[in-house]
Amino acid sequence: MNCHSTQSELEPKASGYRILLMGNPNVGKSVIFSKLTGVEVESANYTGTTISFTKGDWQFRGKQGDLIDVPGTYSLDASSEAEKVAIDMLKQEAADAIVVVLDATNLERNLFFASQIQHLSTEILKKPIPVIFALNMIDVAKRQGIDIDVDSLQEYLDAPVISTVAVRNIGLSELMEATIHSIEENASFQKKEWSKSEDDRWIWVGKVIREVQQVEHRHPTWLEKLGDATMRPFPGIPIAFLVMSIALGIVVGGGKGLRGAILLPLVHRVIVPFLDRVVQLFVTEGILYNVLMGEYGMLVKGIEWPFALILPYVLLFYVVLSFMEDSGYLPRLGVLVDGVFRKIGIQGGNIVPMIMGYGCAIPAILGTRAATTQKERLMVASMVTFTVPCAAQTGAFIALLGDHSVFLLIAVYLVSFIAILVSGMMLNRFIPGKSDPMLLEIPNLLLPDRQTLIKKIKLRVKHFIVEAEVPMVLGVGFAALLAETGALVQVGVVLSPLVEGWLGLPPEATLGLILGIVRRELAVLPLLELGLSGIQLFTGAVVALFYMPCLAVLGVLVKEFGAKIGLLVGLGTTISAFVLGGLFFQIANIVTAIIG
Ligand SMILES: Nc1nc2c(ncn2[C@@H]2O[C@H](COP(=O)(O)OP(=O)(O)OP(=O)(O)O)[C@@H](O)[C@H]2O)c(=O)[nH]1
Ligand SMILES: [Mg+2]
Repeated sequence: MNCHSTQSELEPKASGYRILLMGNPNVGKSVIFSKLTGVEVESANYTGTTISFTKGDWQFRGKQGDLIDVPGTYSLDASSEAEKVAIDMLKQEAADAIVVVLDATNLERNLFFASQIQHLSTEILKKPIPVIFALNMIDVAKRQGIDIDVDSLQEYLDAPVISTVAVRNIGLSELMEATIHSIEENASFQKKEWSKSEDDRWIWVGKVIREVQQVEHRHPTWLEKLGDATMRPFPGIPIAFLVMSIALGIVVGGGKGLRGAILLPLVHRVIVPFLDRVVQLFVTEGILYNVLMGEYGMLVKGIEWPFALILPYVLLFYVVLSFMEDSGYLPRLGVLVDGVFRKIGIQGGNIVPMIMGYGCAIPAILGTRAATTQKERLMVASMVTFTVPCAAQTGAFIALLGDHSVFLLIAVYLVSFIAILVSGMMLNRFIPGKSDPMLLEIPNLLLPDRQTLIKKIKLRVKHFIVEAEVPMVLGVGFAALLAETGALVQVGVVLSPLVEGWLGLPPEATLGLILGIVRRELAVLPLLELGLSGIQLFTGAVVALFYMPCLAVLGVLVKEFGAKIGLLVGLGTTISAFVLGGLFFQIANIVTAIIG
C-alpha cells in the first residue's frame, strides 16, 4: 500500500525498516523513490517537484519496510511549506535511517545540507539515526569533467557514500545494501561531533570540496552552451519562440492528424456501430435508447468527445510538457520572463506552475507550495484557475475553432495571455502581503532519459483518463437525459436572457453551461455542431475560457486556501466569463452593424 498525503503526520510503520529520502531540491530523490518502491511519483528537472511526502513500500533481498520521499530542502530552517514538511518528518523520529541524496554536479551546496543532517541526526534527535549518502548524477558530473573522490568524501561525511545514476538504476542495490547494513549495525553506532554554527559549516564545506573534488577544465559541451544561451535575451527569446512554435505544431498539428486519421474513424466506424449493436439487443427505441445511442447519446458523444477530440491533444501536450520539464528548459524560461513577471509582483520561477497549468490546474495549484510567500501562492493559484486553459480545454478549443480559423484560436490564447497580465496586476494590488525574492535554481540542461519520460507521460495520461474521461462520459449521459426528458428546454427558457440576449448564442448552448460545471472543457463541446458564426464561436470560446473551474479544481482550491477563497475564485471567474463574453458579443455586434 502506498499513500500520497498533503499532511506531514506520519502513520506508524507496519513492519520492517522505515527510510527517509532527503536532500536538496532536484537531486533525483523522486526517481530513486520510484525505482525502489515501484510507486510512480512525479519527478522533473526543476526544484520543488515534490511538495508533500509520498510513502511507498520496498523489498530488498528478503528485507522490507517503507520509504518516504520527502520534499527537497536547501537547509533545515523552514522557509517554505515544503521545507516545513521535511523538518516535521525528521522531528517525528519515526525513521530507522536517512538516505541523503547529493547532486554530484552541485556538491558544494549539497554538502552544507549534508552537514546539517549529520548534526541533527547525531546530536539533536534523542536516538541517533544512521545516515547514508547517495552521490547521484555522477553521469552528468563526469560529462562536466567533475571527479569526486568517494573514499575521501566518505571519511569527511563519516558515513557510507554510494555513487548512483538513479535514472539508469545504477548503484541503487548498493545503496539499499549499505542502508540496511547501517541500520542493523546501529548497536555500535558512534559518530564524530558536528558543529552547530553555520560559519563553521561553510568552512568545513570549503575544505571538503578542495580535498575531494577535482574539476577538469575543458570546453563546455554543446548542451552547456545551449543551456547558457537559452537564458540570455538574445538568442534566448528567439529560442523561446522557436520552442513554443514547435510545441504548438506538435500539439495542434499532431493532435489534428491523430484525431482525423485514426480516432474519429475508429469511433464512428467501429466503436459506435459496435456499441449500437450491443445496445439494440436490449432496447431499440424510446428515452433510454436515445440517452445511450441518440445524437447526443452517452455512448456516442460520450465516447467521441473525450476519446477522439480531447485525448489526442492531452496526450501530445503531456509529451511536450514532460520533455520540457525533464530537459530543464522550464526554469530557463523563468529567467527570461522574470522581468515581466516582477512587474506584476511575482517571481519568474512561478512560470513553472503556470506552465503546468496548461496541462491541468490541480498540479499547478499544488506546485505553488514551492513559492515562499502566501501572497504569491494565492496569486499564482488564482491566475492559473482564472486564465490558463488546461490541455483538455485546448483540445476543445482546437476542435471548436481550429477548423473554422486558426486566427480565432490564436485570438483566444491572446485573450488568455492578456488576462494573465491584467489579473496578475490586480491581484498584486488587492491581496495583502508581499512577494519575496525566490531563489530560481537553474538545473543542468539534460537530454531527458527516455524511459523516465515514457513512464511519466503514461502516468499523466492514465490520471487524465481516470479523473477526466469518466466524469465526461457521465456528464454527457446526464445531459442526454436532460435533453430527452425536456428539462433542458425549461432551463433554456430560464437562462434565455443570458444565453440568447446577452451572449447571442442559440438556446442549445445552455447545455454547455450546465455541463461546464462538472468539467470546464465540456462548456465548449456542445457548441461544436451548432453551425455558429465566427462571432458566436469566439464569444462561446471566451465564456468557456473563463467559465467555472472544474469541480475537482475548486476542491483543491478550498483544501489549499480555505472555503472563502475557493468560493471567491470560483465566483470571480464565472462572473468574468459572462461579463467578458457578453461584452465581446455586444461590441462585435455594434461594429458589424456600423460596418455592414
Ligand atoms: N542524468 C541523470 N538525470 C537524473 C539522475 N537522477 C535524476 N535525474 C533527473 O533529474 C531530475 C530531478 O529528479 P527528481 O527525482 O524529480 O528530483 P527530486 O530530488 O525529487 O526533486 P524535488 O522533488 O524538486 O525535491 C529529473 O529530471 C530526473 O529525471 C541521474 O542520476 N542522472
Ligand atoms: Mg521529488
